[in-house]
Amino acid sequence: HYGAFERPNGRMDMKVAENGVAAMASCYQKFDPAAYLQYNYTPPRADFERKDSIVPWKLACLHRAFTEGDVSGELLVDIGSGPTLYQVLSGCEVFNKVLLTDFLEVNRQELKRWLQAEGGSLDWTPYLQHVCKLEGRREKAAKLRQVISDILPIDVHRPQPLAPGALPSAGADCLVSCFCLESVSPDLAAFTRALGHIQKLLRPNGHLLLIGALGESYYFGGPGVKIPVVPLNEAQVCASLQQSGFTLIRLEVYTLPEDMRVGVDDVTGVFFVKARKDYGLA
Ligand SMILES: C[S@@+](CC[C@H](N)C(=O)[O-])C[C@H]1O[C@@H](n2cnc3c(N)ncnc32)[C@H](O)[C@@H]1O
Ligand SMILES: O=[N+]([O-])c1ccc2c(c1)CN[C@@H](CO)C2
Repeated sequence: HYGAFERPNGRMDMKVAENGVAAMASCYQKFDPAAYLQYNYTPPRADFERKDSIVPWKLACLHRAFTEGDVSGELLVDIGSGPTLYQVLSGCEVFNKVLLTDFLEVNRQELKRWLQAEGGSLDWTPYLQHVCKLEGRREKAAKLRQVISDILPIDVHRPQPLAPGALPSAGADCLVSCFCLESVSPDLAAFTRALGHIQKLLRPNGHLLLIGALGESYYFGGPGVKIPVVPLNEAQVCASLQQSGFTLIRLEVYTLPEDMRVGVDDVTGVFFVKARKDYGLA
């Protein structure tokens, strides 16, 4: 009747917890950035002509969150960027320094290739154009390349996910993280711990913009690369945020229409959270 690795005295058996995290890490050795982009960032899931496509919904949530006036500062950090850039397209106009991060070298390389204008596995032009239209701008690529100052290794299961000195002592002014924590954690407890680890990267009163999967138990990170996911519901997301020292500002949910279920995962919905690191009470 104890949790998976709880002991009578409540002390968590770190060994079992670490095994779960190690198992996830080995799954990711086979992650294929090009396939992942193909599965999730091309039509129908990324169809800018469709009102009910997932990617335009995510971009609209991020655009509103970054531009409604309460988010500001110097440094924006994207947690678990993967091979994608969409998550900082609005933020790059609000912050003058953006750090991208990922666990895998193959993803960091994919991002570097785009930054150095050496092409990449996906053409981000339609994304840049879509967000420019939302913002009434004509140009974004140059700005994006100018503000992205580094692409760093990260492990959200470590109490200190980034290398020492990666962030200023005050922390980041804003964090964004999309489809990372639930996709890299062996269970809900690990998901909540990881949320606590990234909370510490944020300055007091800094904002977190979190996008994630609801009701998802697996996804394909490449042909035959089936990666387990912690199936979350809205209540669990809210509880984990609260347990990790965040104050919820807004939660929005997108439910996938049938034709967005294309066989690359069993996700049923997507959540968008805007939250704030608890006001420093002491
Ligand atoms: C589902 S992908 C999300 C990518 C991207 N943020 C997006 O919105 O599509 C999950 C990402 O988490 C990264 N990852 C895996 N293990 C991790 C860990 N322990 N800490 C941080 N990121 C990790 C993977 O390399 C992968 O890029
Ligand atoms: O539709 N989308 O925009 C989209 C983008 C990325 C991901 C999903 C859906 C669902 N699976 C997660 C991995 O757990 C990754």
